[in-house]
Amino acid sequence: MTDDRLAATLDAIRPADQAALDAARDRQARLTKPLGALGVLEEVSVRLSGLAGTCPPPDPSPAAVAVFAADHGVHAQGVSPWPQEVTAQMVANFLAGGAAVNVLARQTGSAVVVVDAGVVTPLDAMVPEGARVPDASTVEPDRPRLIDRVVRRGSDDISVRPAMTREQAVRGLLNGIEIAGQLAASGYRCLVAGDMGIANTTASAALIAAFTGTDPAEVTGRGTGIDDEAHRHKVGVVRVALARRTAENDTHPQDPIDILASIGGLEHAQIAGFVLGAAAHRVPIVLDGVIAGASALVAAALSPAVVDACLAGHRSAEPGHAVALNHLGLTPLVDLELRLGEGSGAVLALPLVRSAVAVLSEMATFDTAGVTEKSS
Ligand SMILES: O=C(O)c1ccc[n+]([C@@H]2O[C@H](COP(=O)([O-])O)[C@@H](O)[C@H]2O)c1
Ligand SMILES: Cc1cc2nc[nH]c2cc1C
Repeated sequence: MTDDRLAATLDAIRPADQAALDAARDRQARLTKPLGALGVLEEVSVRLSGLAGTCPPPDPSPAAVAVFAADHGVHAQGVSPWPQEVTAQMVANFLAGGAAVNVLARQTGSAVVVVDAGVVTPLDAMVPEGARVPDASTVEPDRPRLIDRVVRRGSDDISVRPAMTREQAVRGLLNGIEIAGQLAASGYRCLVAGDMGIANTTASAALIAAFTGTDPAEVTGRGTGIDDEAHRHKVGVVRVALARRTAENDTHPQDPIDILASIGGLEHAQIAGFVLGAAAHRVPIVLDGVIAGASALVAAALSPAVVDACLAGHRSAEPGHAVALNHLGLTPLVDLELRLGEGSGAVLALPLVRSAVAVLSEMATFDTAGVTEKSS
């Protein structure tokens, strides 16, 4: 079963435009610098040209950050040192403008939209007057907004049973697709995928292990900060979840939606849809940390060409993130040992993404500047 709207989105996703890629590479070679001297920025400008189908590509601004929030049944296994209600309390903090992502979004003139994808604690008493909006088409950089896209209030414990049904996973994907479409239609030229969900590094590790075939010990990290003993236990919980899925899903072992429904989370489903939606609308999407990385693996398994729309904002300290990025073939723009989530690392990278485009658009060529090219 694949929903028609999901099928239509997958159908709309096309790989990068080869002529625009060639034109951008050719122009990079003619700019007044040794080829490759601007390192990863050059590749970013080429990727964005391929996505836009023009060289140079448009300025990727303004940006909108969608922070997908949800809770996780696997929290009951003692995989996080933080109580579950922190997910809802941080949603309130995002809406009040006091979280790290708000500070960084203000610095870059980016809008923040918080998506309730399945937070367990009731949010109503915590939502400021006027912050709740029906959809993402009225989101503006002036103040953070909340949209309600609850598929269910919290996932089930992935070490015991599937996180959600396949139908719920599809609904999550569709929500993310719709939000990306609304932000693109509202004039946002760059999307950022962020997350909030106590215990979500456990489901992220499980997804990364499943999609990359890596052992749980290599992709499971300390999340918000657990000690050695709790970390050993967390690796064991991920192993149990993977073994349960393999035993239960043996008729469709490779189906990305089944894997997502079995060992993922509600925010992973919506972020994966958000990536698909951005790629279908050919709007660049900057991924944040390990949660967005795990979700992008789901999207890429559904449509490999989505990777051409993705940029890795940073590399998280969580070990599974590097494994996910390597599998996706993405180079992180910054590595500041961040492990916060919320979209913070991706928003930090936005000025670099704009710089990459500005360089390709505005730098002089050897011809126009009258600079002699290298002799051999
Ligand atoms: O972005 C990351 O790579 C990242 C790494 C570690 C923790 N986090 C954030 O911390 C929360 C999950 O951590 P934990 O330990 O409760 O699984 C969740 O809200 C994430 O946004 C995020
Ligand atoms: C305080 C806090 C803030 C966060 N932001 C994203 N994940 C988080 C987890 C915690 C615990």
